[in-house]
Amino acid sequence: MNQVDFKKKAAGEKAAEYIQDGMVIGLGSGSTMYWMLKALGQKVREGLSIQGIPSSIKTENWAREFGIPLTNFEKVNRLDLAIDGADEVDPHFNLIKGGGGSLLREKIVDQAADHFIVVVDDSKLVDELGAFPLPVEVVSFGWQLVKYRIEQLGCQAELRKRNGEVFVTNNQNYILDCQFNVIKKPEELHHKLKQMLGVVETGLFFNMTDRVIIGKDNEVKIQERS
Ligand SMILES: O=C(CO)[C@H](O)[C@H](O)COP(=O)(O)O
Repeated sequence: MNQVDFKKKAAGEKAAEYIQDGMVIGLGSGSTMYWMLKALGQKVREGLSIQGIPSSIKTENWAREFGIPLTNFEKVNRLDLAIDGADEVDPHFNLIKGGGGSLLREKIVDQAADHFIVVVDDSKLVDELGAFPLPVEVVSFGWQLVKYRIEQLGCQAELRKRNGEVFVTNNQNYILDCQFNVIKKPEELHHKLKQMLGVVETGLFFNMTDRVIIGKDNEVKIQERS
């Protein structure tokens, strides 16, 4: 395991310690969450009784593999806690998410929770958001027009591809990765983007995070919302 994976594992495992008996948990996506899910699976085998709502098909598959009981929004309308990864975290706990393309389901799940914990390795901490290209989920019809309009806001937008094919989200939409370099006002940018017809959701998460668990070289650091 390389050093980054080691940090992700440490952060993910630490987050699992916050899960208590009887909770309904939002299960975020990404490689850091893999370790959280694995640790949670172990707790379930030891007798912990919880239910999870996955935020992506990949997470759902991992949760099933690890024996985590699942539920859905037909049965529950609030979650006790959501745990999720992030691509960037600023000092105000604003996030960029969506590197794995699951930002819409992640936001639905994370926002439904009373408490939200973010798990990252320390490379994700930034002074200002924007070096990581902001993922924006858009409907497939007319994506070129939406790309043009987003670029008028001062970024370079690129249609996400995987192995040469257009990347399609779990919701059958496309992703535009928008290179802003620096995002001075995340909330304002989010609202501008959301006003554009064709934009489904942005990867800007703000006013949501309660706690950030950071995997570092030889320790795990926990930051709480002040
Ligand atoms: O937002 C996400 C997926 O849409 C992930 O949480 C984010 O990309 C972090 O992933 P990783 O833990 O693999 O670094």
